[in-house]
Amino acid sequence: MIDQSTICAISSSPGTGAIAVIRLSGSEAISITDKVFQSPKKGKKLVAQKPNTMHFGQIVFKDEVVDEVVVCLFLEPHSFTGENIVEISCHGSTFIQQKILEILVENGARLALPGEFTQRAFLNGKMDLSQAEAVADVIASSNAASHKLALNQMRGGFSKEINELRSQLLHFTAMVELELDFSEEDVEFADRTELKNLTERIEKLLRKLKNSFQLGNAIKNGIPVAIIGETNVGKSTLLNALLNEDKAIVSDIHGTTRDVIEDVVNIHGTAFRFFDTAGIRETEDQIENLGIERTYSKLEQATAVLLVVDTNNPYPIVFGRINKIRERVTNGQTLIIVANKIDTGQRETIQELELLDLTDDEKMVFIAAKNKDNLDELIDLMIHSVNIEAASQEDIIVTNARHYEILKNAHEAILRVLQGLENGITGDFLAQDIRECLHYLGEITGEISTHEVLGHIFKNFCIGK
Ligand SMILES: Nc1nc2c(c(=O)[nH]1)N(C=O)[C@@H](CNc1ccc(C(=O)N[C@@H](CCC(=O)O)C(=O)O)cc1)CN2
Ligand SMILES: Nc1nc2c(ncn2[C@@H]2O[C@H](COP(=O)(O)OP(=O)(O)OP(=O)(O)O)[C@@H](O)[C@H]2O)c(=O)[nH]1
Ligand SMILES: [K+]
Ligand SMILES: [Mg+2]
Repeated sequence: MIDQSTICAISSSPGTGAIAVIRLSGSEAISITDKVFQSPKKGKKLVAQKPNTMHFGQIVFKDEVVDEVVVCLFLEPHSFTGENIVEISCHGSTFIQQKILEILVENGARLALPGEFTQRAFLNGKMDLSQAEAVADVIASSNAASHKLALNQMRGGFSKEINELRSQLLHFTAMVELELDFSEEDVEFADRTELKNLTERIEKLLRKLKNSFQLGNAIKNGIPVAIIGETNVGKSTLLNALLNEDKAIVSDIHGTTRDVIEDVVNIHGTAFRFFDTAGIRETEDQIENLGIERTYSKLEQATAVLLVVDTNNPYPIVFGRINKIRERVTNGQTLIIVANKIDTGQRETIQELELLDLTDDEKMVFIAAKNKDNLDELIDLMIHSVNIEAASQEDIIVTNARHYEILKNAHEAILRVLQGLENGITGDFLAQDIRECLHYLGEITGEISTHEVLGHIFKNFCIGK
């Protein structure tokens, strides 16, 4: 149920500019504005004006002129929210803006919650949930790639894909359910080969969407790079060198870094999000152990893993560490072995490392983080191992973590359908898994949504949007 009140907020950016825009939305938007607006044309009323027109006049309160303004009228359902909208363009003084808001509230409007205009646009069917979410991404977009993705999604690119999937699944259910109606007679309307082909197509598409998140997240938030290794190998020194800033504490004390430290830096046009982590070692310290757990979870989430090793250590020890981490690095992740401290390192360790066999997903670089020696080589490796340019040519790329979580569930459900078909399970079980998959897709577009989910999504918007 949509709350019927008329809401108002400052929609231009906070602070002072030449002109500010105050927006009202709701059935009383125009009549409330009429109470405080005076046209130089005597007796002119806004409620009597045509939609999509602009009018010059004054905001007057208790016989005092607050400002000269221009108002713009939209009539429901032809507006951003689908409701009556008035936009008041006033002078940019924060005093004037606040004063006009106050006057509007005094005349029956209420202050809008963050994202409430966009939420109403969604509730009134002007856009689906994934489009509404993209509005925030458009506002936040800070580079060409993230802007392109967000705009594409706001305009419904992603929704189209999801709706196609839904209609394929509905076709599928229809075939299976027809069969259920005739279950006594033991007939098979739904040709199993056809069903299997359809399921495979859907599975492939869901998998593609799901997997695109790695790239989408990298574009939106920076490529996640985890810096890991034993204590004192120079991880924090490396982070500081990459950021060109003394962000993390460096010391010769083992276990200096206890928690994950992250920051984004733009290197040659590509945003990297670095995570410096707690050094891995055996310890009785509970806090440090919690930190080490976080190290492993960052390792899992990273696109590239910088495994820092100290070349001052004997080779067998270094080799042992490398193999321990290799076990944890999965398909699609790049492992960059960063052999650090070559300024003081053991010659033999360095020579043995140079002979180490590497797979296609593994790279190695020799540096001295403290002196920033060979940092450029490391940067080159990172840029080449995660080639965003090529991948971002893809049409639909998932950038939203909520969508990603749902797509994972939907994909699991469709895998169960596929497995069911292979094992010849009955139609009613098939139908159940398909319906589950449909349910998940509905969560993305907002056909299925709860108060809680909506509240969570829109509370992160700015006020006035
Ligand atoms: N002044 C102003 N600028 C703005 C917005 C706004 O609300 N006000 N926007 C807010 O986000 C964005 C533009 N988005 C908008 C989306 C729909 C409609 C609108 O009036 N839609 C009607 C009419 C469509 C038509 O004429 O064909 C509709 O959908 O029925 C307006 C702005 C960015 N710039
Ligand atoms: N000689 C030399 N020393 C270095 C180099 N890089 C780091 N160090 C030193 O190694 C010590 C540990 O550095 P940190 O950056 O704190 O090491 P860390 O891996 O973050 O350690 P934890 O946070 O305790 O896990 C410090 O004394 C650094 O100055 C290097 O390239 N050469
Ligand atoms: K340290
Ligand atoms: Mg550290």
